[in-house]
Order: sequence, then structure tokens, then C-alpha cells
Amino acid sequence: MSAQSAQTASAKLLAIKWQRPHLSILNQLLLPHASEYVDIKTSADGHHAIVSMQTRGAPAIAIVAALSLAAEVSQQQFNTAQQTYNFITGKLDYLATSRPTAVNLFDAITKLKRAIKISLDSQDDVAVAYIDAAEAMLAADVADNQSIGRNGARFIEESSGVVGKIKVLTHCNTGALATAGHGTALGIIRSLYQKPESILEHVYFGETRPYNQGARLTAYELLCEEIPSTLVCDSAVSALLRTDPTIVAIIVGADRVAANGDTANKIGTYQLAITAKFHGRAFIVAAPTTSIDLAVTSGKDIVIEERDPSEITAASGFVQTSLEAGKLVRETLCVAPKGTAAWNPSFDVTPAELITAIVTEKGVFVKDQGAAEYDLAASI
Ligand SMILES: CSC[C@@H](O)[C@@H](O)C(=O)COP(=O)(O)O
Repeated sequence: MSAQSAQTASAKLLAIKWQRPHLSILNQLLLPHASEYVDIKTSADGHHAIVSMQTRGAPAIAIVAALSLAAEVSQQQFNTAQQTYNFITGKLDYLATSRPTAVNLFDAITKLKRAIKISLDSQDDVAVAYIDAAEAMLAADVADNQSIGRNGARFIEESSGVVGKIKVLTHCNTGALATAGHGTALGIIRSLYQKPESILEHVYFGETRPYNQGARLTAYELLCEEIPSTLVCDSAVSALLRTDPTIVAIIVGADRVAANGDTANKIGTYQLAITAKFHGRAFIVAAPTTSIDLAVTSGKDIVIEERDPSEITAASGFVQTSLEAGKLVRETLCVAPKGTAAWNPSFDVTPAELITAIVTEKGVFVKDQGAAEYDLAASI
């Protein structure tokens, strides 16, 4: 199946559109109020799309970076294979400077460099080898997410211990918008809901302060899919778990999973894992193996991106009057007093001991009896 048909079959929403050699991405800064695609013609455009958060989510970041350079390479004339190779490796190093925490970008860069080195050594067309390899990543991500969805849905059905319908809770946005299609944690939710006689009754999702990936993007995806869902404040989750025992699991994505299972994901994930443990609910991490970094032994070595304090001290969004007029004007409202110091880490690390299972396209990993950590090097 081609990359495009794999994607189209996977979801109603496409965050990344690739028709060789044309790339466009859904501008997530405008969601949920407008669906506008932006043309990405060069690696500089790709870098800008990632840094400005027009595109976000660990797998999507890697694929947009890879394909932005594929679009650029398609338009370039090169004199020698070595020149093509040097050009591509230089641009890949530049794309690596966009965002630091999600390992998928660095994994993709390593694999793409390996592919073009093989083609250089075997005197194949380096540009074509690069474009083929980048395009293959798009199709692989959709297939991996569908496997994650199936594996996770089966695991939840078999382990929930609830007779009848269940509810789950998720955080941030891990769906079609954060990937090439279907999604990871939200992919499991999609797969659970699409099953004949689905046992999934309802999905709760946190707003995901301060950037509101939950309130803006997950809300949008769940409405598109017509999956019954309710938005809650991040700080309401413990109260919700206490009142509703049919919420059997919290399902989240990952930006980087260390070899021992410690998982970096959107800020707020760690406190969700603590409250899941306290209330005796499953805490499930869903991620493709491209999010697992075996070179990092534990979470303490994961670089956490820190973002501008103004994301906390002010609120940003589109004002009602501009929405009504059909014109999108972004407004920033001051919340905290001028001069307030703020710490704004974009991710946190959840220790492996709090994680019930790690669902990948290759299967579901659980810890050995009595172990506090995973041995992912032995598992994948
Ligand atoms: C399948 S996406 C997994 C993670 O990348 C996701 O949970 C997340 O933390 C996204 O953060 P973002 O800052 O929006 O890129």
C-alpha cells in the first residue's frame, strides 16, 4: 500500500499530506477554529513548522522533518553523489536542532543517514534513496499505530476486570494530528471504539495546560470521530477517578522511553501516573518502538525542553468576535502579574515503576513479577 493510501485509510484527519514531491501540513496553531494546510517546500520550512508548533507530537515531528528535506531534495540539482550526500547530512543535522525531547526525530535522522550512506557506497542515486526512505517512514508510522491500536485495545479488554462498559482517560494529543495517522494512545482509543460491540463507553481527556493540546486538539479529534468524550481540567483527574470506578485506565503517549521504561511525555503525565497508582487503575504508555531510546538507560538522562514562561503567565487564543466574523485574530491575555517568575517544562518523566504496560507495534510489554523497571533491550 502506498504511503498516501495507508494514510487515507487510517483516519478522517490528515495532519501530513505527502504527494511526492509535495508536502503540506495542517497548521495546528489554528485548530480547532480553522483547517488550513501550509506548503512545506524546504527543510527550513520544516524546521519552522516544528519550532513554531504548526506541527507537533513525537512521530509527526520526525516525519515532517524527513519529508520537508525530501521535498527540498526533489527540487535541487546535484553534480555528484558525494555532494548530494553532504547536502542531505548537513540539512539533517540542522533539523535535529528543532526540538530536543522526542527521540523519534533523532531516530529518523540516524536511519536516513544510514540509508543514504548505503546508496552512496553502492553508487545508487542518493537523492532517490533519501526520498524513498523518508516516504517509507510515513507509511510505517501509520501501520505501526494501527498495530498499537489493536494491541492496546486487546490488552485493555482482557485486563480491565470490569464486566460491561468501560471508560478511559487520556492526556495531551496523541492522535492523527500527532502522527502520520490513527495515533498512539488515541489510536488505542480509536481502535477500542471501532470494535464491533465496543466496550468503550466514554473518554475523558485533560486540557493539558499550558499549551492546551487536550482542549484544542484531542477535543477536535474525538468530536470528528464522534467518540463520546468529556474535557476535564488537569487538576480534576484525581477527583474524577475517586468518583468513577469504571475509568479503568489512563492511556498516554511518549516522547522518549528509556531502556528501563522511564517515559518522558507531556508535562502532567507523571502526576497522572501517581494518581492512577493511588486509585488502583492501569497506567498505559502507547508508543511506537521509534520512541524507545535504548541508548538512554533511565529517565534522568532525557533532555526536557523548557518553553517560554509567557505560556503560563498569559493565555492565548482566538477572541469570540473574530471567530464570529470568520477572521482568526490571535489575542494574548495577561493572567499573572507582570514580573511573575514561571517555570515551564514541556515534558516530565514518569518512572517505570508507575507504568502498568508499554504498548508498541511489536506487542505489549509488562514488567517481570516484582520488578520496578522494564528490560526493553531484551524485549524489542
Ligand atoms: C503520539 S504523540 C506522543 C507525544 O509526543 C505527546 O504525548 C506529546 O507529549 C506531544 O507534545 P507536543 O509538545 O505537543 O509535541
